[in-house]
Amino acid sequence: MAIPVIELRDLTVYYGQRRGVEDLNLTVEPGEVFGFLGPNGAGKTTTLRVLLDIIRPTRGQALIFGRDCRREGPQIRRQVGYLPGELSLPASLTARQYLAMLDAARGRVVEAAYLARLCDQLDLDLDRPMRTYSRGNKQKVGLIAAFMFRPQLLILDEPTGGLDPLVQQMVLELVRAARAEGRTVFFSSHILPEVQAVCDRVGIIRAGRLAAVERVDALLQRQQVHRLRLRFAQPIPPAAFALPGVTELAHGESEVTLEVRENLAHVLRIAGDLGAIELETMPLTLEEVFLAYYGAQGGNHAQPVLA
Ligand SMILES: Nc1ncnc2c1ncn2[C@@H]1O[C@H](COP(=O)(O)OP(=O)(O)OP(=O)(O)O)[C@@H](O)[C@H]1O
Repeated sequence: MAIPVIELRDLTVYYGQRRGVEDLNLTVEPGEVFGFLGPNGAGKTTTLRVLLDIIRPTRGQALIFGRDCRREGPQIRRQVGYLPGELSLPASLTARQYLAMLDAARGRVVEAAYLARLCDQLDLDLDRPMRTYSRGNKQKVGLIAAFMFRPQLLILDEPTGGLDPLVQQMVLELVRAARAEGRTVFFSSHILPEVQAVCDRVGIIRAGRLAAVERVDALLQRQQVHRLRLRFAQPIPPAAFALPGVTELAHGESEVTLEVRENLAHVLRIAGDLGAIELETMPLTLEEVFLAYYGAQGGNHAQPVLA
């Protein structure tokens, strides 16, 4: 088996008494796009910083390409494109000067044509001092700095934060393109739809612990809630679908929208008996599927995972 691109082994970080992350175990395989999801304060940035050897584990270990991040930080960082959550850019330089400086530090490996394409895709003018940039433009510089070396691994901390929806889509395109070239992408986000759009797998972190790791397609298939809209040729009785596990979301004279957690066969039988003339199933988003599944597990998962 190929060496995992990322491996976390019982990774634990404490900031003094404060919990950063606890006992994270996770493997990311080559070529995967892995979404690291969780609400604010869950521990995403902490994990990413350990991977980049910006902070050190209290206990446990993080490995990239099979190498310990703590022992081989500088060598590993040369093969990783990193977009930090909080960028600090030299205000007096233009983006072009800044990117050239980063390139020089790595021995001038950036292809001019690729760099030009990235700037074009993200619609960024490189020739202004960065102090004049909006937050979104600064984020674009960070993204270009992460992608321009075409690294084998991209670690992106909330890459679409601060960007308008059109540019957010561009970023997701960049992630897809990286995957198409066989690169691995590990990105943190608290936005489920964007994870749903580009990720192969998703890890959910909550209060410093990994609550779940799932394939996105499997999670969507393991849908336990169905949303149905039924239309009838004639008016239907008000409580026709009053069954355990069935919630009426809307009830018109001859139309009803239901959320069905149990008794699906029973619902369909009633619909048949009442002479349904149309059945529409309405897809749930990953967020709804996720919350329906983990919300029903009780204990640790009883609360919605994403605030
Ligand atoms: N430098 C620090 N000193 C003390 N506590 C910290 C520090 N950095 C993070 N923490 C704490 O560690 C926990 C995890 O924070 P972290 O920033 O990793 O979460 P996050 O999931 O990235 O959240 P966000 O989406 O807000 O960036 C939080 O309780 C936070 O307060």
